[in-house]
Parts: sequence; structure tokens; C-alpha cells
Amino acid sequence: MWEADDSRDLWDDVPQRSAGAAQGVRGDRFVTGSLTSDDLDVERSLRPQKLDDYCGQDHIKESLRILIEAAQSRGECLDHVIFSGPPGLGKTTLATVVANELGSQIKTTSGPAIARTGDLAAILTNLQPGDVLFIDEIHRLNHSVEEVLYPAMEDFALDIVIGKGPAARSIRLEIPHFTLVGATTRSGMLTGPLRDRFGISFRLDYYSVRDLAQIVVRSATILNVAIDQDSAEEIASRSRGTPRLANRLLKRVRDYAQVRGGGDIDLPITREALEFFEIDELGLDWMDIRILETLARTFRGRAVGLSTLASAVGEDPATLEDVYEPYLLQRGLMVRTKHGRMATLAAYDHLGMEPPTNL
Ligand SMILES: Nc1ncnc2c1ncn2[C@@H]1O[C@H](COP(=O)(O)OP(=O)(O)OP(=O)(O)O)[C@@H](O)[C@H]1O
Ligand SMILES: [Mg+2]
Repeated sequence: MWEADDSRDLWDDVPQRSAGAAQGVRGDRFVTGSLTSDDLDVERSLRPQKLDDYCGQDHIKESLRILIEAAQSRGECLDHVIFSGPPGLGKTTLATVVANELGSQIKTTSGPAIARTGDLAAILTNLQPGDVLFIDEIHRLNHSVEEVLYPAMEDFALDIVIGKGPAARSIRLEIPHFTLVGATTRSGMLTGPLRDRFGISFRLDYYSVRDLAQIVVRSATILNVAIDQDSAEEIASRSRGTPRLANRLLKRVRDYAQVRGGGDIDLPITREALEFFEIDELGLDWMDIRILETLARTFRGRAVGLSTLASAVGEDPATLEDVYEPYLLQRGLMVRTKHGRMATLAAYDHLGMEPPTNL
């Protein structure tokens, strides 16, 4: 089993200044890593096609280069690959890049789209030798479909049951050799047998500010907008380590620069735009700030339960837990103890508030 992990300390170069929610428009949440309708128009054009265009995740890139070249020189298919990691980090992009580097066709589907075993059988029998089959959200495959996938991955065979009851018999069909590329945001939900059948496994990690700045510069070139390095780094440092978010903020800053500035993106207009859209120096939006302020002001130094906090900020508890908390926890701005949630010293510092004496 090939395991690789490209973790680095992402936040070293993020400025730690205090924020305070600026007044601007409120509505859509910019800072989610998940795909929104806003991303669809340009996501395709901004997606790198080859390993050389793919910024960051250097260890994964170099490993893939070696594995692809080795498989090609043996005249074999690349072993099955799984990419895991949070939304917007480039899993789908890597699947396409792998197929392009192999010079193979890619067939794309997703776990929830393959409802019945017959659907998967149809996909598998239609593959050409050497194809890449990309299954997104592979943790959402249902159990019976997964059972069909096992022999396909292991022996390139499809076991089909003909007839019913005592007369039923199973025949084995050969299918072309192919490479399965799976992607998942929830690697913990993969079943053991499925996970074991991937020869290569990569976990994508959040990007450094430097790598994100490179992505912003590349995207600006494709979008045909002028940007300087300082502005690219400013956008990068507020993008929560996520390329999708960096591209989204770049588009908003471009719009703002077009209407309020001369069209080119420089540092003052970047800061003004991000302040207008209420994205602070750490990439926190007004809701994140509201959560921290509630913890710091209303519950000052006291641990608070999820549902109490949710009603205090006017958000649904599940959304609070799944959408807002992970980043605040990851950045060390809040902690979850067995008694409840609390703002940390870093949060008080970020809000420019004196911490309570018991912290
Ligand atoms: N390493 C990278 N270099 C340049 N751009 C990137 C990189 N990774 C991702 N992107 C950009 O970010 C966007 C989102 O990436 P992608 O769709 O591959 O993420 P994902 O991990 O599949 O997300 P999800 O979990 O939501 O499916 C892409 O359109 C691409 O433009
Ligand atoms: Mg994807």
C-alpha cells in the first residue's frame, strides 16, 4: 500500500492581526470550501490539466510522476488510486491530471449516481483498455455495488449471477484492465475492503499561502486580469488553505476592482474589496466572527453547549458543527471540551479583546 501525506505547516506566514467584522453586504457565504453555483462557470477553465500546472502538494505530484512513469514503462495500467481530503483541495483536478498524464480517457461518475449493481456493470463493460474510471464521493457507494467493484478492481472480472433460486449460477466475465481513481472527503467512511483494494492512497492537505498565491497568479492570467504578487498573497492568506476559495475570492476582487478601481488588482483595492465582502485577515467571515464574539462576550470564559451557542448566533446546530466549527477549531480559535465550546486566547487576540482571567 502506497501512503503519502503532504502535510506542511500552512499558517506560518498568515498575519495575526485583529479583525473586527467590517460592514458590507451579507448573504452568500464566500468562505465555504464546497462547490457553489458561483464556481461552476470558471471552475473548468481554471482546472490544471497536467502535473506541471498543478501547484503545491509537491510530494503527491512527484510520487505520481514516478508511479505513472513506472507503470508506463512496464506497459501496465497504473494501480488504483484514492485521493482523500476536504472539499476544494483538488481531488477531481488530480483525477483528470492522472488521466491526461497517462494519455488515457477518463470516465467520470460518483458514488450516489451508481444506484444499482447493473449500473456499475454497464460502466465496467463499456471501458476501453487503459481507461481511467473516476468515482467521486466513493464513500457513498452502496454495499451491493461495492461488492461488484471488488473483483473488478482485483481481477478485472465481473461476476454475474444468472437465473434465480437453486438454479442460479454465477459466471465470470473478463473486463478490460483499467485504473480506478476514487475521491472522498470522508475517508473515515470508506469500508476496509474497499480501502485495501487501492494500491495508492494520497491525502491532500491544506495549501500553504505561497502555493495558493501561485494558484491565484495562474488563475488571474487565465481570467485575463492583471494582479501583483502582494495582492495574490493577500488573497491567498485569506483563502483558508483552499484553492477553490482562492479562485472565488480572486473573482470577487476582480469584480470589485473593475467597478470601484481601474480594473487592475493592486494591494489597496484587494484589501478594500475583501473588507467590503467581510473576509478578514484569517479568512473569517461575519458569521465566524459572530460565533467567536458570542463565545468571547456573551459566554465570556464559560464553556457552552452546541445548541445554546447555535441559538445565540441564530444558526442551526448541525450547520454550526459541520460548516463553521471545523475551520475555527483547526485555526485554534475555539476548543471543544467535554463541558462545551470555548473561545481560545488566540480568538480574544484576534478580536482585540482582553481575555478573562480564568483562560
Ligand atoms: N493544485 C492546484 N493548482 C491549481 N488549481 C487548483 C489546484 N487544486 C485545485 N485547484 C482549483 O480549485 C478548484 C477546485 O478543485 P477540485 O474541484 O479538484 O476540488 P475537489 O477536491 O475535487 O473538491 P470537492 O471535494 O468539492 O469535489 C479547481 O477548479 C481548480 O481550479
Ligand atoms: Mg471534486
